[in-house]
Amino acid sequence: MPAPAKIGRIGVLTSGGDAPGMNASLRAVVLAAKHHSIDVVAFRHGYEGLLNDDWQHMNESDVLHILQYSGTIIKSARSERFREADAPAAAAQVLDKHQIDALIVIGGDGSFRGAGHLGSVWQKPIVGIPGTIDNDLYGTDATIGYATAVETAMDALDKIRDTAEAMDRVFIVEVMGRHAGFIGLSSAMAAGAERMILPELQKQKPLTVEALVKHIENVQKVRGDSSYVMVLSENQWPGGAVRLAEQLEDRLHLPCRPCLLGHIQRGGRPTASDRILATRIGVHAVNLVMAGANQVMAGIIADQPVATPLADTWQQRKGLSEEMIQIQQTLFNPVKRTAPTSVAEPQA
Ligand SMILES: Nc1ncnc2c1ncn2[C@@H]1O[C@H](COP(=O)(O)OP(=O)(O)O)[C@@H](O)[C@H]1O
Ligand SMILES: O=P(O)(O)OC[C@H]1O[C@](O)(COP(=O)(O)O)[C@@H](O)[C@@H]1O
Repeated sequence: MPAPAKIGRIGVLTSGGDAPGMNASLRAVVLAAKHHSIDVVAFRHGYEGLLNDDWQHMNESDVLHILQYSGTIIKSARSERFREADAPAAAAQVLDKHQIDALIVIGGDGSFRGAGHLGSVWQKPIVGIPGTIDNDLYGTDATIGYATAVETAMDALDKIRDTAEAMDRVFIVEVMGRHAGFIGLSSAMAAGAERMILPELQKQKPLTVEALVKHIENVQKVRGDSSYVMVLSENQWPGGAVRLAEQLEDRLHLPCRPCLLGHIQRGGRPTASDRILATRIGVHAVNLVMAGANQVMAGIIADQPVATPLADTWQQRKGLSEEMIQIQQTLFNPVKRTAPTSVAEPQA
């Protein structure tokens, strides 16, 4: 690592889909920077703000009492313009105009690719903070926002279960995570769902309507009158949960209802674990900047702050827990449960 240059002013932005805890990480960045007498300038609406020179100074008073709110007070955006070849030079001009010595990017893998794009022209330190509900970033055990999204999905699944159980219905609950099944797997386990359709599993062995019908019928045989709740990750079924519910209802001749959780998973009060994670990673990011780190993401692995090259965060793959999949698919699958082994009577 090169000798750290003196950091007088840090730029910060939130980019891509907002995630619960982004405000908490922004607060941590501002408070940690101020602790070291570093100025902070925020660019609003992610990379769009860099291109539009849309900025604001950040003081302690701006981040007081924001950690309990989701969204992001400095706004986020997806910026198509920033992907263009001339965008980094335009952004670098704005950064230099504001005498920014280092940039902290709070976002997901796309935002980190954007940081690489910017780094081709602007060579000062850029440090990433993993903010996405999808948890699909290598280099941190959990991303900021993931725990809250799982909590929200679990809460919804519990509520759905009440009606499903009262009326012996089948429900298909669609959760977020376009390319990664972390939210699907965790919420399915937390809520005891009978089935889950996740991107990683669909790639291995895609489920068919026939297989699903058979499973539902078998579960009903084993359990008698009962509910059946399925967690479906978005983009994993043509026509989504609505179409799948129609297909199942046609075959089963019993009420099958879809429920799309959508963006409610990105809002609400961040859980304590997300607020703490965001706070620790925010402080760690400022420390990394001060140490001269460049093109790395601040993360936490096994409770220790770590730094991972930004390119690794999307090029390397963080897999789903095989142990959790096994538990869900075998032990807790109502029709695959092995008969209980008889326990020998204790000798008198
Ligand atoms: N390959 C890329 N090159 C340049 N900029 C990119 C690239 N991929 C993403 N970005 C920028 O990062 C923004 C956020 O990425 P996106 O994938 O939408 O969200 P996330 O960061 O949450 O994954 C994009 O809107 C775009 O401005
Ligand atoms: O809010 P949008 O733009 O419709 O995007 C929805 C997507 O954003 C997410 O909530 C978060 O994804 P990113 O972190 O990549 O932005 C995905 O789970 C979902 O597929």
